[in-house]
Amino acid sequence: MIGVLGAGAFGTALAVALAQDGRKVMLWGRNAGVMDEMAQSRQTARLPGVTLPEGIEITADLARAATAETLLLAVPMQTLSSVLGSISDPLEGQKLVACCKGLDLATGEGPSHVIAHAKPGALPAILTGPSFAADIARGLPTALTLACEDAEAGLVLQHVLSTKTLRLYRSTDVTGAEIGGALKNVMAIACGACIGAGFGDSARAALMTRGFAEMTRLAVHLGAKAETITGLSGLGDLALTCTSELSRNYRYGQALGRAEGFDPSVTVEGAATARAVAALAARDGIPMPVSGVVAALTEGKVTIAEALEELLSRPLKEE
Ligand SMILES: NC(=O)C1=CN([C@@H]2O[C@H](COP(=O)(O)OP(=O)(O)OC[C@H]3O[C@@H](n4cnc5c(N)ncnc54)[C@H](OP(=O)(O)O)[C@@H]3O)[C@@H](O)[C@H]2O)C=CC1
Ligand SMILES: O=C(CO)COP(=O)(O)O
Repeated sequence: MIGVLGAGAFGTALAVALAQDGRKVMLWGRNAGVMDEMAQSRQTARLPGVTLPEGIEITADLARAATAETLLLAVPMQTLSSVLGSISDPLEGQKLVACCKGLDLATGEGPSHVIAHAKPGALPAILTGPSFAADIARGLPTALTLACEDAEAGLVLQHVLSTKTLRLYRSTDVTGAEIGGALKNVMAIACGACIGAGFGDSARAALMTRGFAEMTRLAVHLGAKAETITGLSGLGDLALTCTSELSRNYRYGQALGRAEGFDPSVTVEGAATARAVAALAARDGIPMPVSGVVAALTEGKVTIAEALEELLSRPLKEE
């Protein structure tokens, strides 16, 4: 049995893909009424047109869902710590696969460290890479990174979670995979803002490239391998999210660039993560100019014109 905690777009899409491939899945969401309705209708507004296979058991009972040997954690990053805290079981020896992208604003840590603090006896892993929930749920071909420091457990998870259309590559560089997935959302906000403000495709390409340099710099500083950032979890997801209006982070950036409002109920991981990255960068003295500008922009501290001026007026340097 695979437990999926978080019945939003991504958790539900993963549950659908796994159930369609014959796995038994238990999908947990926090709202009992919504989960009852989902169980009855086998539909969710977050994935229009997708029917939930019978192989998915839908529940609002967290303690029950948390008994699964493998647990996919598909709640927003800033809620991961509290969701894990509300499970009284220590989850000893269970595989906890974070499917969220970002850094915890309170601690600056990625999901694997949040898991390690909350459930020290569990085995943390991360599933990340270029994949819109709607694509996964529709069975379109998708490739992701499954990163786990324990190589043997990573191999098991790779097989448990791969399906005919969801192809997982494995890695032991958890930090690299986490930083790629977290920062690509920050860069997607920057790129959306750039296009929304009318700065053009050339400027977007520059932001993606310099953003990639920032992702690599921070990852290496935190002990990750630079090559990991060139993989699916880094470059792959950066390419997807910085160029597609299906991305919420990109659309949020577009709204900032156009000085328009944005629905606050939409999950936009890059905003809090930009602030966490800016704090980390200041603490450790790492130059992260694009992330810094995104943090300031999302907090309303600078206008889009000031953000551009800040990036363009930096001293000229070697690439
Ligand atoms: N959507 C996508 O294409 C992809 C998303 N991801 C990642 O997956 C993670 C989840 O995103 P996604 O599913 O898209 O987001 P959604 O906004 O679709 O869903 C978020 C889910 O989390 C639940 N939730 C929110 N706060 C809490 C809380 N405090 N405790 C328990 N549950 C909570 C929501 O419940 P409720 O409905 O009751 O508010 C909802 O079910 C993010 O980190 C995202 O980056 C990764 C790859 C692709
Ligand atoms: O992570 C994603 C695709 O890989 C989804 O991106 P958004 O959260 O910006 O929609």
